[in-house]
Amino acid sequence: MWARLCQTLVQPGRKHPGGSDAHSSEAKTDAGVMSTRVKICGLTRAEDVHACVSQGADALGFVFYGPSPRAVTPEQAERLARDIPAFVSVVGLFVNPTEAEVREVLGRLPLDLLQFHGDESAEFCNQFGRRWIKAVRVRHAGQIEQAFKGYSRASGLLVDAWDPDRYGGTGQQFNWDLIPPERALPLILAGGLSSDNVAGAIGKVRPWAVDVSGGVEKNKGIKDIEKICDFIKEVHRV
Ligand SMILES: O=C(O)c1ccccc1N[C@@H]1O[C@H](COP(=O)(O)O)[C@@H](O)[C@H]1O
Repeated sequence: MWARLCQTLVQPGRKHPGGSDAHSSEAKTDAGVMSTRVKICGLTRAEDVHACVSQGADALGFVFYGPSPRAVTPEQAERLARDIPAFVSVVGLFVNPTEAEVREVLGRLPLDLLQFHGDESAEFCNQFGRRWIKAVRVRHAGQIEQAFKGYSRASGLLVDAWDPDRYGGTGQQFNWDLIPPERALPLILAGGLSSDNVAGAIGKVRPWAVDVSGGVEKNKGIKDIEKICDFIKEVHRV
């Protein structure tokens, strides 16, 4: 489906540098170039939500995972999400949740997308009647290709750094050479991004979207509005 959609967007015979024609963020239409989407994750304060929205973020993430320094309760997220206008996606991030935990959040706020960042099966992710993305913590070659097959019903595959002790939000980069140029799903690049390296990351990987958390913080769990603005501006500049 994704491949078919993108094939219709790519001008016939046109080769895009640095990645496959059909599945990179540089797929072109007669109307111009499709820009890389931006998700800012781990929001906990209304002022940060406003900054993201006013700078043109495409998606905002709330972390429903207790051990994270960015964790919010469903009640907090519901209050923060009230200020998010139409056409900005509200994403809920979970790590190995129970079905009841996901349903509790969904009962409280209208998430547009579920992000599963643990070891959830495709069957688990698929049961909520919502669109979802799956995170892969990349450790070795072949893992991403395998995930494209195993999670083929996802709306995107997020690739993040592997860490032995943490599921994500580590601020670490991984070896982008492990990302295949051919992609069966929209690829969301995460892991250690910041305004300093996101342009290079987009140039090399050509992702559909980028996702950042730690790179736009002043200290663990507390976002920095200036860094948020710089990050989004940099993505749009590229
Ligand atoms: O943000 C967290 O605390 C978190 C916790 C558990 C799993 C994922 C988490 N965040 C996601 O991790 C990636 C990379 O984050 P960073 O930019 O390297 O800090 C990103 O997708 C966050 O959404």
